[in-house]
Amino acid sequence: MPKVVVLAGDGIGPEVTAAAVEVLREVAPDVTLEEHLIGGVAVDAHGSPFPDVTRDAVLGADAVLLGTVGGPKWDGNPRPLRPETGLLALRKAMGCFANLRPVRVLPGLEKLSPLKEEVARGVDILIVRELLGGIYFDGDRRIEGDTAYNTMRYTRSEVERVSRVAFWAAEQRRGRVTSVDKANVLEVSELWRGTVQDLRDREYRSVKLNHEYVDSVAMLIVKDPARYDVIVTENLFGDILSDLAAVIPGSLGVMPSASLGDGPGLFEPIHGSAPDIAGQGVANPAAAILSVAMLLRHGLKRPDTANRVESAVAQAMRGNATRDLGGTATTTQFTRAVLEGLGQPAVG
Ligand SMILES: NC(=O)C1=CN([C@@H]2O[C@H](COP(=O)(O)OP(=O)(O)OC[C@H]3O[C@@H](n4cnc5c(N)ncnc54)[C@H](O)[C@@H]3O)[C@@H](O)[C@H]2O)C=CC1
Ligand SMILES: CC(C)CC(=O)C(=O)O
Ligand SMILES: [Mg+2]
Repeated sequence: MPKVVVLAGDGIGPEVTAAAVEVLREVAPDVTLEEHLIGGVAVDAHGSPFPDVTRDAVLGADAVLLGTVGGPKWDGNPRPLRPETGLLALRKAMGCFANLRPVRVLPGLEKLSPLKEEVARGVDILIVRELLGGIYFDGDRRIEGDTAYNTMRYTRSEVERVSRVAFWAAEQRRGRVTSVDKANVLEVSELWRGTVQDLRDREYRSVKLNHEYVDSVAMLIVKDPARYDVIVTENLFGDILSDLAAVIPGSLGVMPSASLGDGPGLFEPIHGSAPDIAGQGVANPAAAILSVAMLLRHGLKRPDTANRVESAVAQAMRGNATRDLGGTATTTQFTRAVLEGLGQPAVG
């Protein structure tokens, strides 16, 4: 029986994860679920945002479902005791270097986008964000008096391994990869660009590759999102661009992700713990439920079940928009609609 470790975390994490777990139990009743602490709640209980007991559990799991971490209660903590530090440590411990963040506008849901319907219609982008390198990890990082340092650093092999995932994904999709960097200014981007191009020329000649600067992509991805198929980029740029891309479907609350590496995968919504709405029962659980779909597809290799969940979410979104999407459905009402949809034939 596959084992999934569930880490609900902080803020709206427990609310959206409870919804996601209900759906997972419904579609995969054979899966064993094991809950553990991460983030602020783990600091409070164990004095660490990523306790050893959680580390041992995730390393022995077939997949990990994560909620969100962080919140004002822990914002003043020293860096090792911050919830976000626990999340970075989790990703590192699991070796999940490729973070897949799909951005999709399903038929009939264009009206949920703040963009013009014709701009949002049919958008289907996969952002592949490098997750274990760059300025978030390693290197020189410190505050020294009035000066602070962080270091952006990448090796050729780190760039190659995430680029492989992007090229592989493009081969299953529309065959195009846009590599996003700042090669006009940064040495790291110069190495990034050269490495992605070399790999494409050596091993992925059927894939069409282009390179764009991150500042320009920040504009084009909202002006003309249909121009993108797969985007591959480094950690910080991918973090920012994917939140920006959430505007296209209409909310962070519909953006799932899968983080893949050599071991078990980690599946989590891209949004944070949303302290402004935590505890109100209004968080949109779609991103967490769609992360379950990604867990079923990539983690447990059950693509048909993943499709079922995605169809049920799409159907629920058509009539039960939550507050972030201009509707009035609560977390529970939306989740009920998804569960009801699971009993019905799959649609679009
Ligand atoms: N993966 C994670 O666990 C992440 C954690 N964080 C942490 O979360 C905390 C809050 O960060 P913010 O910058 O405010 O970003 P956030 O993503 O938590 O919230 C940004 C805005 O989006 C809304 N939002 C987010 N998810 C939603 C959902 N499912 N349904 C409805 N509305 C939703 C929030 O209400 C807020 O207005 C911080 O402590 C931050 O460090 C931030 C990003 C990722
Ligand atoms: C460490 C996290 C808070 C970074 C983040 O915003 C994300 O992974 O989306
Ligand atoms: Mg982020």
